[in-house]
Amino acid sequence: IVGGRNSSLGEWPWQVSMHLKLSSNKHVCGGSLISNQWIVTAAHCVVQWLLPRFWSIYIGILKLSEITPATPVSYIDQIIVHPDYSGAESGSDIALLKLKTPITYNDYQQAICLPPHRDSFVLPSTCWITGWGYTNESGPTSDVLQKAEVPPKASTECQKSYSAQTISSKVLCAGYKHGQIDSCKGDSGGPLACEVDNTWYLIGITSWGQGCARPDKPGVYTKVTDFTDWIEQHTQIII
Ligand SMILES: COC(=O)Nc1ccc2c(c1)CCCCCCC[C@H](NC(=O)/C=C/c1cc(Cl)ccc1-n1cnnn1)c1nc-2c(Cl)[nH]1
Repeated sequence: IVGGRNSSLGEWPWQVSMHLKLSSNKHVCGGSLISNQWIVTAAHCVVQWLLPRFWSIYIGILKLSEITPATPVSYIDQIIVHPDYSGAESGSDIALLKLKTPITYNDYQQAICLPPHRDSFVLPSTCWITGWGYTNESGPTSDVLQKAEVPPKASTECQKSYSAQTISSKVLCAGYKHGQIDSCKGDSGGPLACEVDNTWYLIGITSWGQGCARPDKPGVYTKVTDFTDWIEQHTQIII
């Protein structure tokens, strides 16, 4: 996250850190807990490593440095990549991870709500992005989970900012005209979360952007409301 601030413990209890055994167990992507045994992340995070046993999932942590061999880890039973996924910039950048054993909710690990189905949800004026990704375009990652407030924009706004590309209608953009605050490398798969009537909803999944925090180059997020049917179909989560 560029232009963010340190989060406090338990502030974003749905945020997960996905670690890959192959690359010396380092943080690879974010994800969001949507039930006691399902995580939603970006398809681009998992497509190169589709074997569940490659992954270690950490939930309820604030600092990456607090992860030791003694830290509780969750393992994956199943990885489901959206069938329409063919590259982050083409949309449908969403995947589901089923945990081997359901986690126990506590002050540090809770699920975020899925938004009601597509048309009925009115976009709030401001939402939050979180992650351990780069704090500048050139790095490094952050040890402490970062948070930043960004205004979401409809996909039509996205298309204006990315006129050289065809932007999927199933994405949202979020960011400021002047840039300065944005997601960056290492944040993908994580949440764009919005609070409506004292309830937090997962509105977006961090996907891609042109550079980080550049003026008029907002972050592009998978629009979760367009995938709630698909999520329900695979997870038995009732929205
Ligand atoms: C200490 O551990 C680490 O440093 N880990 C570690 C740290 C970082 C990375 C890895 C490991 C590799 C993940 C590979 C799969 C994922 C590959 C793509 C992924 N993209 C993003 O996370 C976000 C992109 C992004 C998203 C929005 Cl909304 C806006 C602008 C964005 N950016 C544009 N340019 N930069 N960001 C990425 N993530 C990383 C890179 Cl390198 N690229």
